[in-house]
Amino acid sequence: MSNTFSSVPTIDFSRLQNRETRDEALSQLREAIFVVGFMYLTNTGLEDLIKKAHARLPELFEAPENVKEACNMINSPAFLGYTRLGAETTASKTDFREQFDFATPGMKQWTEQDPIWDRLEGNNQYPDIPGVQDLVEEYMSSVSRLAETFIRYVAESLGLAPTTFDEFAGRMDRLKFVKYPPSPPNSQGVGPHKDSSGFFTFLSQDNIGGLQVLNNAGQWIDVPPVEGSLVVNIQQGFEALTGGVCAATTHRVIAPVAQTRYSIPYFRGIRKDLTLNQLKHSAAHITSRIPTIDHRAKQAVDVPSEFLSPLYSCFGEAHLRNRIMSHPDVGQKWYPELYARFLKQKIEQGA
Ligand SMILES: O=C(O)CCC(=O)C(=O)O
Ligand SMILES: [Fe+2]
Repeated sequence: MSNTFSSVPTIDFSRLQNRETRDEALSQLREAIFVVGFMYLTNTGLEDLIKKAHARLPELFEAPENVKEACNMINSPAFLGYTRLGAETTASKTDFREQFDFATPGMKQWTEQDPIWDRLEGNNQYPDIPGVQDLVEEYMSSVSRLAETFIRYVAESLGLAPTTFDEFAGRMDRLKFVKYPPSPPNSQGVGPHKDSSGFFTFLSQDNIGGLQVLNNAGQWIDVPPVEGSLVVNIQQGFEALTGGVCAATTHRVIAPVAQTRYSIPYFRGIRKDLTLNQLKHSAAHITSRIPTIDHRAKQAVDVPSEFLSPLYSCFGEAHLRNRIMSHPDVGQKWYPELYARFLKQKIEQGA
């Protein structure tokens, strides 16, 4: 494979912001996007916030069962809240992790007149622990500002106007607090997957390790912890928007054996009302502007992706399917008909 990789590159955010170093940093960013789809982002200015958030996680997960269960995701048609160990499925296997899902606060109340996938834009369920809501809100607004700026740099690095992707921004981003407890050797912390809900993921991991990404040659490459950094990766929404020129990279977490690992992924959301036609149209438009010197720019618009499948009327529906299949108990409770339909499709596809 000509364009494979054996490590994850580092992009220094402060160099993107500095006139003197910006051009070089933009070309490194372009390379990271085209070749790997994953990078460390350093010097973001969020280091103290990341540290503060990680310091709260052990206490949050050690809260009494009844405090965690009071905000169980099963209560939420928006798939927000607490997921206990063993209740999540990836690549048809059970994940060995426990987590809280949060989202941008202040979404409007869903009504029967709204599209069903808008129901994903619901309210947070905060555990009754002092300071958690403030922490989530502070973290989300800070990373959201970073994400907005970063995506403009991404556009520039691809030779596009900085605001090219602004119009595709969704109303809601998602944030998770995740705990991987010590597990038997080679357990699946989270199975192989591509991130689904939007543009890019901004992940802060602690110092334990276990995250791996898959290269084009089928090898799993470690993403070892780098203190204070965010691991940034392309999601399937951005892959679809760019016609596969910027591909989402498959990744997984091998569960720790002796220690507990914590991580905080933040998922930058994309508009849920984007239809397949709009996506294909924008992809064609965007790819036609990315300079063709790179072989990736020649890649077809028909990248294999569930987000470009005619089975779903828009991005929101594909996203809802993804949530239902990842959290089948929640999916079955709130969307019984869709759950049955998606399950049937899955069986028919042999997936
Ligand atoms: O915990 C991690 O390091 C990665 C988690 C992840 O890939 C996900 O939740 O999508
Ligand atoms: Fe992921």
